[in-house]
Amino acid sequence: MTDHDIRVLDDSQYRAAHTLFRGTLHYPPAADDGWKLAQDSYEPGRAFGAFADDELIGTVQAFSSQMAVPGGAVVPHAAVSRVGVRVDWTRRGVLSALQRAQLRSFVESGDVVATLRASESLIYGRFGYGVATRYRTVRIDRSRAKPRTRITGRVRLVDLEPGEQLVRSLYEQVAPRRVGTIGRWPAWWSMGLHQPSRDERPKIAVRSSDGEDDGYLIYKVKPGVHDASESKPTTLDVIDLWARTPEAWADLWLFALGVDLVAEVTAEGRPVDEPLEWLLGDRRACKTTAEEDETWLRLVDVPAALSARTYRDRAGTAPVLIGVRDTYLPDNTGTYRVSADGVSRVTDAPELVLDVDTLASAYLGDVSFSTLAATRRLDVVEPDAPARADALFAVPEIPWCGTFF
Ligand SMILES: CC(=O)SCCNC(=O)CCNC(=O)[C@H](O)C(C)(C)COP(=O)(O)OP(=O)(O)OC[C@H]1O[C@@H](n2cnc3c(N)ncnc32)[C@H](O)[C@@H]1OP(=O)(O)O
Repeated sequence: MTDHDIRVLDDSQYRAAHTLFRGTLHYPPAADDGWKLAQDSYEPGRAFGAFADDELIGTVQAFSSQMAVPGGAVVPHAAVSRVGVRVDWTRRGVLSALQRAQLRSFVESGDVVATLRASESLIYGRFGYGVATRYRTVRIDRSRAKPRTRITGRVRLVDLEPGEQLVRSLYEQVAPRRVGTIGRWPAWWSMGLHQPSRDERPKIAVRSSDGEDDGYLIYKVKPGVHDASESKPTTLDVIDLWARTPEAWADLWLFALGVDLVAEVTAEGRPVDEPLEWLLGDRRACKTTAEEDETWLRLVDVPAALSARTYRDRAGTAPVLIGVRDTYLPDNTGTYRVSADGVSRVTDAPELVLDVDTLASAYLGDVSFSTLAATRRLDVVEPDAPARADALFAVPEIPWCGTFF
Protein backbone atom coordinates (compact mmCIF):
# COMPACT_ATOMS: atom_id res chain seq x y z
CA MET A 1 0.00 0.00 0.00
CA THR A 2 1.54 3.33 -1.06
CA ASP A 3 0.52 6.85 -0.14
CA HIS A 4 0.26 7.88 -3.80
CA ASP A 5 -1.16 6.54 -7.05
CA ILE A 6 -0.30 6.98 -10.73
CA ARG A 7 -2.82 8.13 -13.33
CA VAL A 8 -2.78 9.04 -17.02
CA LEU A 9 -3.35 12.81 -17.25
CA ASP A 10 -6.01 14.38 -19.43
CA ASP A 11 -5.80 17.72 -21.18
CA SER A 12 -7.40 19.59 -18.27
CA GLN A 13 -4.35 18.58 -16.15
CA TYR A 14 -1.48 19.29 -18.56
CA ARG A 15 -0.89 22.86 -17.48
CA ALA A 16 -0.68 21.91 -13.80
CA ALA A 17 1.79 19.14 -14.71
CA HIS A 18 3.85 21.58 -16.75
CA THR A 19 3.92 24.05 -13.87
CA LEU A 20 4.87 21.31 -11.41
CA PHE A 21 7.72 20.14 -13.65
CA ARG A 22 9.05 23.68 -14.15
CA GLY A 23 8.92 24.17 -10.39
CA THR A 24 11.13 21.11 -9.82
CA LEU A 25 13.73 22.79 -12.07
CA HIS A 26 13.27 26.04 -10.12
CA TYR A 27 11.59 27.83 -13.04
CA PRO A 28 8.41 29.90 -12.69
CA PRO A 29 5.19 28.74 -14.41
CA ALA A 30 5.12 29.34 -18.17
CA ALA A 31 3.44 32.58 -19.24
CA ASP A 32 0.35 32.23 -21.47
CA ASP A 33 2.28 32.61 -24.76
CA GLY A 34 4.90 30.03 -23.69
CA TRP A 35 2.19 27.64 -22.51
CA LYS A 36 0.39 27.97 -25.88
CA LEU A 37 3.43 26.43 -27.57
CA ALA A 38 4.09 23.83 -24.84
CA GLN A 39 0.46 22.70 -24.75
CA ASP A 40 0.66 21.10 -28.21
CA SER A 41 3.51 18.88 -27.08
CA TYR A 42 1.27 16.96 -24.64
CA GLU A 43 0.01 13.83 -26.40
CA PRO A 44 -3.05 11.92 -25.19
CA GLY A 45 -2.03 8.93 -23.05
CA ARG A 46 1.63 10.01 -22.91
CA ALA A 47 1.60 12.14 -19.72
CA PHE A 48 1.37 10.61 -16.26
CA GLY A 49 0.76 12.16 -12.87
CA ALA A 50 1.42 10.91 -9.36
CA PHE A 51 -1.34 11.90 -6.96
CA ALA A 52 -1.58 11.97 -3.18
CA ASP A 53 -5.16 12.52 -2.02
CA ASP A 54 -6.01 13.87 -5.49
CA GLU A 55 -3.17 16.39 -5.35
CA LEU A 56 -0.60 16.26 -8.18
CA ILE A 57 2.87 15.59 -6.74
CA GLY A 58 4.88 14.25 -9.68
CA THR A 59 4.83 13.88 -13.44
CA VAL A 60 6.52 12.30 -16.47
CA GLN A 61 5.80 12.73 -20.15
CA ALA A 62 6.85 11.40 -23.55
CA PHE A 63 6.78 12.51 -27.19
CA SER A 64 6.23 10.00 -30.01
CA SER A 65 9.22 9.72 -32.30
CA GLN A 66 11.57 7.30 -34.09
CA MET A 67 15.28 6.56 -33.67
CA ALA A 68 17.84 5.55 -36.33
CA VAL A 69 19.76 2.38 -35.45
CA PRO A 70 22.87 0.81 -37.06
CA GLY A 71 22.10 -0.53 -40.53
CA GLY A 72 19.61 2.16 -41.57
CA ALA A 73 16.36 1.11 -39.84
CA VAL A 74 14.33 3.50 -37.70
CA VAL A 75 12.41 2.11 -34.73
CA PRO A 76 9.44 3.46 -32.74
CA HIS A 77 10.83 5.67 -29.99
CA ALA A 78 9.41 7.49 -26.98
CA ALA A 79 11.26 10.69 -26.05
CA VAL A 80 10.89 11.03 -22.29
CA SER A 81 10.79 14.50 -20.80
CA ARG A 82 9.37 16.75 -18.08
CA VAL A 83 10.20 14.38 -15.25
CA GLY A 84 9.70 15.95 -11.82
CA VAL A 85 8.55 15.18 -8.29
CA ARG A 86 7.44 17.97 -5.95
CA VAL A 87 10.19 18.74 -3.48
CA ASP A 88 8.16 17.73 -0.41
CA TRP A 89 7.62 14.25 -1.95
CA THR A 90 11.09 13.30 -3.20
CA ARG A 91 12.90 10.07 -2.17
CA ARG A 92 9.67 8.29 -1.35
CA GLY A 93 9.45 6.17 -4.49
CA VAL A 94 7.27 8.53 -6.56
CA LEU A 95 9.57 8.61 -9.61
CA SER A 96 10.02 4.84 -9.37
CA ALA A 97 6.23 4.38 -9.55
CA LEU A 98 5.96 6.83 -12.46
CA GLN A 99 8.77 5.04 -14.31
CA ARG A 100 7.14 1.67 -13.81
CA ALA A 101 3.85 2.96 -15.25
CA GLN A 102 5.57 4.77 -18.11
CA LEU A 103 7.71 1.78 -19.12
CA ARG A 104 4.64 -0.49 -19.10
CA SER A 105 2.85 2.02 -21.32
CA PHE A 106 5.76 1.98 -23.79
CA VAL A 107 5.50 -1.81 -24.04
CA GLU A 108 1.76 -1.48 -24.73
CA SER A 109 2.23 1.23 -27.36
CA GLY A 110 4.93 -0.74 -29.18
CA ASP A 111 7.83 1.62 -28.54
CA VAL A 112 11.03 -0.33 -29.13
CA VAL A 113 13.24 2.24 -27.39
CA ALA A 114 12.92 5.27 -25.14
CA THR A 115 15.47 8.04 -24.63
CA LEU A 116 15.91 11.05 -22.40
CA ARG A 117 18.35 13.79 -21.37
CA ALA A 118 19.26 13.44 -17.71
CA SER A 119 19.41 16.43 -15.38
CA GLU A 120 21.68 14.33 -13.12
CA SER A 121 23.59 11.21 -14.06
CA LEU A 122 22.64 9.06 -11.05
CA ILE A 123 18.89 9.05 -11.60
CA TYR A 124 18.09 6.80 -14.57
CA GLY A 125 20.47 3.80 -14.62
CA ARG A 126 18.28 1.92 -12.15
CA PHE A 127 15.33 2.21 -14.56
CA GLY A 128 17.39 0.64 -17.38
CA TYR A 129 18.65 3.78 -19.16
CA GLY A 130 22.31 3.83 -20.23
CA VAL A 131 24.43 6.54 -21.88
CA ALA A 132 24.41 5.73 -25.60
CA THR A 133 25.67 8.94 -27.28
CA ARG A 134 27.84 11.90 -26.28
CA TYR A 135 28.26 15.43 -27.58
CA ARG A 136 30.70 18.29 -27.35
CA THR A 137 30.41 22.03 -26.85
CA VAL A 138 32.83 24.17 -28.86
CA ARG A 139 33.99 27.77 -28.85
CA ILE A 140 35.86 29.19 -31.84
CA ASP A 141 37.87 32.40 -31.56
CA ARG A 142 36.99 34.00 -34.88
CA SER A 143 39.99 36.32 -35.01
CA ARG A 144 42.33 33.30 -34.94
CA ALA A 145 40.27 30.81 -36.92
CA LYS A 146 41.49 31.76 -40.42
CA PRO A 147 39.53 29.14 -42.38
CA ARG A 148 41.68 27.28 -44.89
CA THR A 149 39.03 27.20 -47.58
CA ARG A 150 36.13 29.19 -49.06
CA ILE A 151 32.42 28.59 -49.58
CA THR A 152 31.96 26.61 -52.80
CA GLY A 153 28.14 26.44 -53.05
CA ARG A 154 25.55 29.12 -52.26
CA VAL A 155 24.43 29.93 -48.72
CA ARG A 156 21.37 32.20 -48.50
CA LEU A 157 19.34 33.59 -45.61
CA VAL A 158 15.66 32.66 -45.60
CA ASP A 159 12.84 34.13 -43.53
CA LEU A 160 11.65 32.15 -40.53
CA GLU A 161 8.18 31.38 -41.90
CA PRO A 162 9.05 29.73 -45.26
CA GLY A 163 12.37 28.63 -43.74
CA GLU A 164 10.72 26.48 -41.10
CA GLN A 165 9.16 24.09 -43.66
CA LEU A 166 12.43 23.97 -45.59
CA VAL A 167 14.59 23.05 -42.60
CA ARG A 168 12.07 20.52 -41.32
CA SER A 169 12.09 18.71 -44.62
CA LEU A 170 15.91 18.87 -44.90
CA TYR A 171 16.23 17.53 -41.35
CA GLU A 172 13.92 14.61 -42.16
CA GLN A 173 15.96 13.72 -45.25
CA VAL A 174 19.41 14.09 -43.71
CA ALA A 175 19.24 13.16 -40.03
CA PRO A 176 18.16 9.49 -40.20
CA ARG A 177 21.41 8.67 -42.02
CA ARG A 178 23.21 9.09 -38.71
CA VAL A 179 22.82 6.42 -36.05
CA GLY A 180 21.27 7.82 -32.88
CA THR A 181 19.24 10.62 -34.51
CA ILE A 182 15.55 10.87 -33.70
CA GLY A 183 12.39 12.06 -35.41
CA ARG A 184 11.37 15.52 -34.19
CA TRP A 185 7.70 16.04 -33.28
CA PRO A 186 5.86 19.17 -34.53
CA ALA A 187 5.92 20.95 -31.15
CA TRP A 188 9.72 20.50 -30.97
CA TRP A 189 10.06 22.75 -33.98
CA SER A 190 7.53 25.34 -32.90
CA MET A 191 8.99 25.56 -29.39
CA GLY A 192 12.54 25.82 -30.79
CA LEU A 193 11.82 28.43 -33.47
CA HIS A 194 8.98 30.49 -31.99
CA GLN A 195 9.66 30.49 -28.24
CA PRO A 196 8.78 33.94 -26.92
CA SER A 197 12.02 35.46 -25.79
CA ARG A 198 13.60 38.82 -25.32
CA ASP A 199 16.43 37.71 -27.63
CA GLU A 200 16.58 38.07 -31.36
CA ARG A 201 14.67 35.29 -33.15
CA PRO A 202 16.83 32.62 -34.75
CA LYS A 203 18.11 33.12 -38.29
CA ILE A 204 18.07 30.41 -40.95
CA ALA A 205 20.72 29.96 -43.65
CA VAL A 206 20.20 27.32 -46.35
CA ARG A 207 23.00 25.92 -48.48
CA SER A 208 22.48 24.80 -52.06
CA SER A 209 24.53 23.46 -54.89
CA ASP A 210 23.39 23.21 -58.54
CA GLY A 211 20.05 24.67 -57.43
CA GLU A 212 19.38 21.94 -54.88
CA ASP A 213 19.16 22.62 -51.13
CA ASP A 214 21.46 20.29 -49.22
CA GLY A 215 21.91 21.67 -45.71
CA TYR A 216 20.92 24.38 -43.26
CA LEU A 217 22.15 26.35 -40.30
CA ILE A 218 19.99 27.89 -37.58
CA TYR A 219 21.84 30.48 -35.51
CA LYS A 220 21.52 33.47 -33.23
CA VAL A 221 23.92 36.36 -32.73
CA LYS A 222 24.13 37.72 -29.20
CA PRO A 223 25.51 41.26 -29.25
CA GLY A 224 28.42 41.84 -26.89
CA VAL A 225 28.40 43.98 -23.75
CA HIS A 226 31.26 46.37 -23.14
CA ASP A 227 30.82 48.70 -20.20
CA ALA A 228 32.59 49.47 -16.97
CA SER A 229 31.09 46.51 -15.06
CA GLU A 230 31.02 43.81 -17.75
CA SER A 231 32.70 42.76 -20.98
CA LYS A 232 31.20 40.01 -23.15
CA PRO A 233 32.12 39.34 -26.79
CA THR A 234 29.58 39.32 -29.61
CA THR A 235 28.82 35.63 -30.11
CA LEU A 236 27.24 33.65 -32.92
CA ASP A 237 25.56 30.57 -31.51
CA VAL A 238 25.09 27.64 -33.89
CA ILE A 239 21.75 26.15 -32.80
CA ASP A 240 21.17 23.48 -35.45
CA LEU A 241 23.29 22.48 -38.44
CA TRP A 242 22.62 19.50 -40.73
CA ALA A 243 24.09 18.79 -44.14
CA ARG A 244 23.62 16.08 -46.73
CA THR A 245 27.24 16.20 -47.93
CA PRO A 246 30.65 17.10 -46.49
CA GLU A 247 30.75 20.06 -48.94
CA ALA A 248 27.48 21.44 -47.57
CA TRP A 249 28.67 20.87 -43.99
CA ALA A 250 31.91 22.81 -44.61
CA ASP A 251 30.10 25.68 -46.38
CA LEU A 252 27.66 26.13 -43.50
CA TRP A 253 30.45 26.33 -40.93
CA LEU A 254 32.40 28.71 -43.20
CA PHE A 255 29.28 30.87 -43.41
CA ALA A 256 28.98 30.93 -39.59
CA LEU A 257 32.66 31.84 -39.31
CA GLY A 258 32.28 34.60 -41.91
CA VAL A 259 29.68 36.77 -40.17
CA ASP A 260 31.21 40.19 -39.52
CA LEU A 261 31.59 41.81 -36.10
CA VAL A 262 31.36 38.43 -34.33
CA ALA A 263 34.18 37.59 -31.92
CA GLU A 264 33.25 33.99 -31.03
CA VAL A 265 31.31 31.19 -32.68
CA THR A 266 29.88 28.71 -30.19
CA ALA A 267 27.92 25.48 -30.56
CA GLU A 268 26.48 23.09 -28.01
CA GLY A 269 25.53 19.50 -28.59
CA ARG A 270 27.76 18.83 -31.62
CA PRO A 271 29.12 15.38 -32.58
CA VAL A 272 32.36 14.48 -30.79
CA ASP A 273 33.93 13.54 -34.15
CA GLU A 274 32.92 16.71 -36.06
CA PRO A 275 36.20 17.70 -37.78
CA LEU A 276 35.98 21.45 -37.15
CA GLU A 277 39.65 21.86 -36.29
CA TRP A 278 40.62 20.65 -39.77
CA LEU A 279 38.69 23.52 -41.39
CA LEU A 280 40.75 26.14 -39.58
CA GLY A 281 44.14 27.69 -40.30
CA ASP A 282 44.83 27.76 -36.57
CA ARG A 283 43.29 24.60 -35.14
CA ARG A 284 43.75 25.87 -31.57
CA ALA A 285 41.19 28.60 -32.26
CA CYS A 286 38.60 25.83 -31.67
CA LYS A 287 38.28 24.73 -28.05
CA THR A 288 36.13 21.89 -26.78
CA THR A 289 34.66 23.46 -23.67
CA ALA A 290 32.65 20.38 -22.63
CA GLU A 291 32.08 16.77 -23.62
CA GLU A 292 29.03 15.25 -22.00
CA ASP A 293 26.55 12.41 -22.09
CA GLU A 294 23.76 13.09 -24.56
CA THR A 295 21.31 10.21 -25.14
CA TRP A 296 20.21 8.04 -22.23
CA LEU A 297 18.76 5.04 -24.02
CA ARG A 298 16.28 2.45 -22.69
CA LEU A 299 15.79 -0.73 -24.73
CA VAL A 300 12.09 -1.25 -24.05
CA ASP A 301 11.76 -4.33 -26.23
CA VAL A 302 15.19 -5.98 -26.21
CA PRO A 303 14.43 -8.70 -28.81
CA ALA A 304 12.95 -6.13 -31.23
CA ALA A 305 15.80 -3.64 -30.65
CA LEU A 306 18.50 -6.28 -31.17
CA SER A 307 16.78 -7.54 -34.32
CA ALA A 308 16.28 -4.04 -35.76
CA ARG A 309 19.98 -3.26 -36.09
CA THR A 310 22.55 -4.98 -38.29
CA TYR A 311 25.83 -6.53 -37.18
CA ARG A 312 29.22 -6.30 -38.81
CA ASP A 313 29.95 -9.25 -41.02
CA ARG A 314 33.69 -9.56 -40.56
CA ALA A 315 35.15 -12.76 -41.90
CA GLY A 316 35.34 -15.32 -39.15
CA THR A 317 33.40 -13.40 -36.50
CA ALA A 318 31.67 -16.08 -34.48
CA PRO A 319 28.29 -15.40 -32.82
CA VAL A 320 28.14 -14.30 -29.20
CA LEU A 321 25.64 -15.31 -26.50
CA ILE A 322 24.61 -12.27 -24.47
CA GLY A 323 22.77 -12.66 -21.18
CA VAL A 324 20.52 -9.69 -20.27
CA ARG A 325 19.07 -8.82 -16.84
CA ASP A 326 16.11 -6.42 -16.67
CA THR A 327 14.38 -5.92 -13.33
CA TYR A 328 11.83 -3.30 -14.48
CA LEU A 329 10.76 -5.16 -17.66
CA PRO A 330 11.55 -8.80 -16.79
CA ASP A 331 10.26 -10.15 -20.15
CA ASN A 332 13.56 -8.85 -21.59
CA THR A 333 15.63 -11.03 -19.25
CA GLY A 334 17.19 -13.92 -21.17
CA THR A 335 20.00 -15.01 -23.46
CA TYR A 336 20.33 -13.64 -27.00
CA ARG A 337 22.48 -15.20 -29.73
CA VAL A 338 23.83 -12.37 -31.88
CA SER A 339 25.54 -13.10 -35.19
CA ALA A 340 26.11 -11.31 -38.49
CA ASP A 341 22.98 -13.13 -39.75
CA GLY A 342 20.70 -11.82 -37.00
CA VAL A 343 19.48 -12.38 -33.47
CA SER A 344 17.55 -15.16 -31.76
CA ARG A 345 16.52 -15.88 -28.20
CA VAL A 346 18.07 -19.10 -26.90
CA THR A 347 18.17 -21.22 -23.76
CA ASP A 348 21.98 -21.75 -23.87
CA ALA A 349 24.22 -20.42 -21.11
CA PRO A 350 25.41 -16.86 -21.87
CA GLU A 351 29.04 -16.01 -22.66
CA LEU A 352 28.76 -12.54 -21.15
CA VAL A 353 26.06 -11.10 -18.87
CA LEU A 354 25.00 -7.49 -18.40
CA ASP A 355 22.17 -5.31 -17.13
CA VAL A 356 19.84 -3.78 -19.69
CA ASP A 357 21.22 -0.24 -19.12
CA THR A 358 24.73 -1.47 -19.99
CA LEU A 359 23.46 -3.18 -23.13
CA ALA A 360 21.81 0.14 -24.09
CA SER A 361 25.19 1.88 -23.84
CA ALA A 362 26.73 -0.62 -26.27
CA TYR A 363 23.70 -0.87 -28.57
CA LEU A 364 24.44 2.06 -30.91
CA GLY A 365 28.17 1.32 -30.86
CA ASP A 366 29.43 4.27 -28.79
CA VAL A 367 31.23 2.08 -26.26
CA SER A 368 32.75 -1.35 -26.82
CA PHE A 369 32.00 -4.48 -24.83
CA SER A 370 35.75 -4.73 -24.08
CA THR A 371 35.66 -1.30 -22.44
CA LEU A 372 32.57 -2.30 -20.47
CA ALA A 373 34.32 -5.51 -19.39
CA ALA A 374 37.49 -3.63 -18.39
CA THR A 375 35.43 -1.25 -16.26
CA ARG A 376 33.52 -4.19 -14.71
CA ARG A 377 30.16 -3.18 -16.14
CA LEU A 378 29.57 -6.72 -17.41
CA ASP A 379 30.34 -10.27 -16.31
CA VAL A 380 32.59 -12.18 -18.67
CA VAL A 381 31.96 -15.93 -18.79
CA GLU A 382 33.97 -16.75 -21.95
CA PRO A 383 37.13 -14.60 -22.09
CA ASP A 384 36.91 -13.92 -25.85
CA ALA A 385 33.18 -13.02 -25.77
CA PRO A 386 33.65 -9.21 -25.42
CA ALA A 387 35.97 -9.15 -28.46
CA ARG A 388 33.44 -11.11 -30.53
CA ALA A 389 30.66 -8.75 -29.42
CA ASP A 390 32.88 -5.74 -30.30
CA ALA A 391 33.39 -7.04 -33.84
CA LEU A 392 29.65 -7.59 -34.34
CA PHE A 393 28.41 -4.31 -32.79
CA ALA A 394 31.09 -2.06 -34.39
CA VAL A 395 29.73 0.94 -36.34
CA PRO A 396 31.48 3.04 -39.01
CA GLU A 397 30.51 6.41 -37.45
CA ILE A 398 30.15 7.49 -33.83
CA PRO A 399 26.43 7.72 -32.96
CA TRP A 400 24.99 11.16 -32.21
CA CYS A 401 21.49 12.47 -31.66
CA GLY A 402 21.73 16.26 -32.10
CA THR A 403 18.23 17.01 -30.78
CA PHE A 404 17.81 18.39 -27.28
CA PHE A 405 14.42 17.92 -25.63
C1 LIG B 1 14.26 13.58 -18.46
C2 LIG B 1 14.12 14.73 -17.50
O1 LIG B 1 13.12 15.38 -17.47
S1 LIG B 1 15.42 15.06 -16.48
C3 LIG B 1 14.74 16.07 -15.18
C4 LIG B 1 14.59 15.28 -13.91
N1 LIG B 1 14.00 16.16 -12.91
C5 LIG B 1 14.73 16.89 -12.03
O2 LIG B 1 15.97 16.81 -11.98
C6 LIG B 1 13.94 17.79 -11.12
C7 LIG B 1 14.40 17.72 -9.69
N2 LIG B 1 14.35 16.38 -9.12
C8 LIG B 1 13.20 15.69 -8.95
O3 LIG B 1 12.11 16.12 -9.31
C9 LIG B 1 13.30 14.34 -8.25
O4 LIG B 1 14.35 14.38 -7.32
C10 LIG B 1 13.55 13.14 -9.20
C11 LIG B 1 12.42 13.11 -10.25
C12 LIG B 1 14.87 13.26 -9.92
C13 LIG B 1 13.54 11.84 -8.38
O5 LIG B 1 12.26 11.59 -7.87
P1 LIG B 1 12.04 10.75 -6.50
O6 LIG B 1 10.59 10.55 -6.38
O7 LIG B 1 12.78 11.38 -5.39
O8 LIG B 1 12.74 9.37 -6.89
P2 LIG B 1 12.53 8.00 -6.11
O9 LIG B 1 12.15 8.27 -4.68
O10 LIG B 1 11.61 7.11 -6.87
O11 LIG B 1 14.00 7.44 -6.18
C14 LIG B 1 14.33 6.14 -6.62
C15 LIG B 1 15.78 5.89 -6.34
O12 LIG B 1 16.57 6.83 -7.08
C16 LIG B 1 17.41 7.57 -6.21
N3 LIG B 1 17.47 8.94 -6.72
C17 LIG B 1 16.43 9.70 -7.06
N4 LIG B 1 16.84 10.90 -7.48
C18 LIG B 1 18.18 10.90 -7.39
C19 LIG B 1 19.19 11.86 -7.65
N5 LIG B 1 18.85 13.08 -8.11
N6 LIG B 1 20.46 11.51 -7.45
C20 LIG B 1 20.77 10.29 -6.98
N7 LIG B 1 19.86 9.34 -6.70
C21 LIG B 1 18.58 9.64 -6.91
C22 LIG B 1 16.75 7.50 -4.87
O13 LIG B 1 17.64 7.70 -3.81
C23 LIG B 1 16.18 6.11 -4.88
O14 LIG B 1 17.21 5.18 -4.58
P3 LIG B 1 16.94 3.86 -3.72
O15 LIG B 1 15.96 3.06 -4.54
O16 LIG B 1 18.28 3.23 -3.64
O17 LIG B 1 16.37 4.33 -2.44
